[in-house]
Amino acid sequence: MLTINNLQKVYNGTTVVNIPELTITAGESVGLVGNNGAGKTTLFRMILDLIRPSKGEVFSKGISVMESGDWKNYTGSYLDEGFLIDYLTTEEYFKFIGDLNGLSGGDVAERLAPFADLFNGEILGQRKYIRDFSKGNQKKIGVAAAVLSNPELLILDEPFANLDPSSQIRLKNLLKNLREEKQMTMLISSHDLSHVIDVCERIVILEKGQLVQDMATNENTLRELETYFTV
Ligand SMILES: Nc1ncnc2c1ncn2[C@@H]1O[C@H](COP(=O)(O)OP(=O)(O)OP(=O)(O)O)[C@@H](O)[C@H]1O
Repeated sequence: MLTINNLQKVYNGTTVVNIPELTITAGESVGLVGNNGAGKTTLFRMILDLIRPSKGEVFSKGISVMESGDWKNYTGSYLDEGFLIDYLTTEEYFKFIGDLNGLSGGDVAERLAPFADLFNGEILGQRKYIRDFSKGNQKKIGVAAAVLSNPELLILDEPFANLDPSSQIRLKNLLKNLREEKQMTMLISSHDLSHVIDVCERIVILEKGQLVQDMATNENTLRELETYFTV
């Protein structure tokens, strides 16, 4: 699904991402972990062609993301509030995304139904602009919008951040269901080791832009990661 080849990003003479090779196969769920400044968001931005690499390329289904926009038809993503449209209400925003994907109002409602618990009665029917929602609720709106098109590939940057504990658990279950029922390929960064291990079958550690570990999750992974991050 995704292949990264000799990917580098340099800012002001400092290499912030340097990944010789990374392959994510269809249906795989990959958690990206790493301390602040490790390069996670920069990597996501290059995968989504929001910034250009200093060197190397990202291929989605074998096609360079810089050279063709085909990947946009099957990729859902939410990195930050910049993905939202501030001056729309939630309903207007979901309708906008639905229209882009040829979905009827009924389709949109159906696809949002699994989000009811996560939304907790605070997202829909609020007669409020997206800009006026809390950070956590904005995140819920962004993640739901990313999933709305039923993408083959879902990319989320720190989806658990800013969410209360109940919402984190609900989101975790929702992502697990998407993985299991739709075999959605996922690339999720998180500082929450336990949640990301629960959702993802593979964990990649990024440190100072370098991919330092790549492991399949098992019952020992949380302990191994905690040991790794204990300095
Ligand atoms: N536009 C930019 N100009 C200069 N340096 C940048 C720019 N964007 C990112 N960086 C630097 O690149 C490095 C990686 O940042 P990035 O945001 O990708 O890390 P991250 O792993 O997502 O961190 P966090 O966990 O804190 O969100 C950091 O040192 C950051 O300061």
